[in-house]
Amino acid sequence: MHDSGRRQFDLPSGAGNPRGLLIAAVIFVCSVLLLSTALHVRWDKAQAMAKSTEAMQTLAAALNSQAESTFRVADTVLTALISMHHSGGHGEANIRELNQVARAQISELGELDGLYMSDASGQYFLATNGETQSYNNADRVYFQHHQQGSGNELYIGQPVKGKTTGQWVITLSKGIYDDDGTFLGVALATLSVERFRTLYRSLPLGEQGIVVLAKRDGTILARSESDAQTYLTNISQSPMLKAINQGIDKGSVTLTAIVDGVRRIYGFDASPKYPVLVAVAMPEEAALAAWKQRAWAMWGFALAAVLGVGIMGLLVLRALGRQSAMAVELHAAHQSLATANSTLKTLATEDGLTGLANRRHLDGYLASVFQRARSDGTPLAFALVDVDFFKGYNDAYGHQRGDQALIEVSRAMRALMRREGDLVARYGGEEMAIVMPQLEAQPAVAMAEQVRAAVQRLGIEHRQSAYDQVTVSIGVVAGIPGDDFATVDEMVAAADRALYAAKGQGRNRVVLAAL
Ligand SMILES: Nc1nc2c(ncn2[C@@H]2O[C@H](COP(=O)(O)OP(=O)(O)OP(=O)(O)O)[C@@H](O)[C@H]2O)c(=O)[nH]1
Repeated sequence: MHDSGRRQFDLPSGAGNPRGLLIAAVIFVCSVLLLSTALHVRWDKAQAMAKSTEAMQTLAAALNSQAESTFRVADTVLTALISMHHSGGHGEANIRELNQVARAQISELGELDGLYMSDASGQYFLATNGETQSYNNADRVYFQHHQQGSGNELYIGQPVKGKTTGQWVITLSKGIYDDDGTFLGVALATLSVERFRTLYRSLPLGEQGIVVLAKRDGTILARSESDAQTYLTNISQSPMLKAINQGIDKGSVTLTAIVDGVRRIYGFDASPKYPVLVAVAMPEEAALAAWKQRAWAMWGFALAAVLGVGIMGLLVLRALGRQSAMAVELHAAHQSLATANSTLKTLATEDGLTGLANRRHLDGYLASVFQRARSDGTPLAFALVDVDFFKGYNDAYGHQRGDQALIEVSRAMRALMRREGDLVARYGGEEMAIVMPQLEAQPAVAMAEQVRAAVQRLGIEHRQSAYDQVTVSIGVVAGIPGDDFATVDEMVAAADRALYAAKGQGRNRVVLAAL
């Protein structure tokens, strides 16, 4: 009972402070949760960025290939027209045929907006849109480019507002030269900027997405978001153009635009055949929108888990606290029970007035020493001590003084008991008993005599006594249990008879029982 109580009480502070361990474990689990979430969210962001970057690059490559094939068509048609002009000459019939072929090409090839040919003065002699006589393109940059001698190369010029259509067009031109290289004019194909814009705007890049078709020198040819100003803008200073001009034909870069302050992921791809490139960009925010949602969900989950672990930790802490309080209470209860037990034990074995062993204890003790002495064959002595004329004492001095006298007599008796095993008990009323194991008659009588003398020495006044003071009469019995007396009762009766004899002989004396 005592042990288990002790174990329970030790539990909260035992095993290296479980509260501290629990708090450390909760902090550890929460930290791991938060850290792993942070790492996962970071990794997920990097993945999202990588995916978008790859998508931008792929899209740029596809759009570049689309632009390149359009330019190739124009290149081929212009080469064919120049060849026809070269072989058929500038006669009226050939010019008419050239016009017919050109118109047929335009209606067949959706990519081209118009086809034109002008002579060395810039005067049109072929135009699929409008009247040839009305226009002259000698003022155009591309005209002057070919006039200065450009060989067979296709020249991609700056977008211009078409003289025949009034629409913004990309000009693709080739110079017309005779066999000795004399400049004869220019063959021109125009591409509708709007056609590119429509395609670029159809791509799912969001409101702030950008697609740009530009020349390597930074001239913008077409742009998803465009106004007239766009075509006068030059992007040669952009990091992309710089990279391309350093020989990096494709790649990606994340930039914050100076114009609108939007951070975008750019993918770019430069054509190996023509001096053009396509750049595609989407705002970083759009690229990371899905990731952001996932990140919120992940953080939400992590925080909920942290909260859950925290609450569980608190509950366990409270339970531990309760257990600890219960253990303390249990311990206190156990202590008071132990105290009560020992008090009870004392009460059960002690006489309340004199503090001597009580009758109950005497009976048990006597039975056990009697038994042991009988089996060991050792002697046992027993004495009955009775206060003389005690009734008279009570009558003369009152019951309380009588009690006091009993207490003093008891104290004097107990003071004489120095042998281990000797027991002084209150036999009943004013009668006491002494158990003296392993003592023979003579020393037992001597001990009884010491008791009698000690009581007398107390000198307690007793006017009703023949001795004028409190005295005791003692009946002593001693012998081998089993041999000299068969039972405890026999032994006690012998002592009682001796006491009776002592009384009869005048009191204040010791009488040894005859066996
Ligand atoms: N004050 C007090 N008196 C007690 C106690 N126990 C017994 N007595 C009294 O002790 C007295 C015993 O009286 P008796 O048995 O007549 O014997 P006695 O007067 O001592 O006479 P003898 O034994 O013949 O000398 C009674 O008056 C009891 O009331 C006690 O605990 N306190």
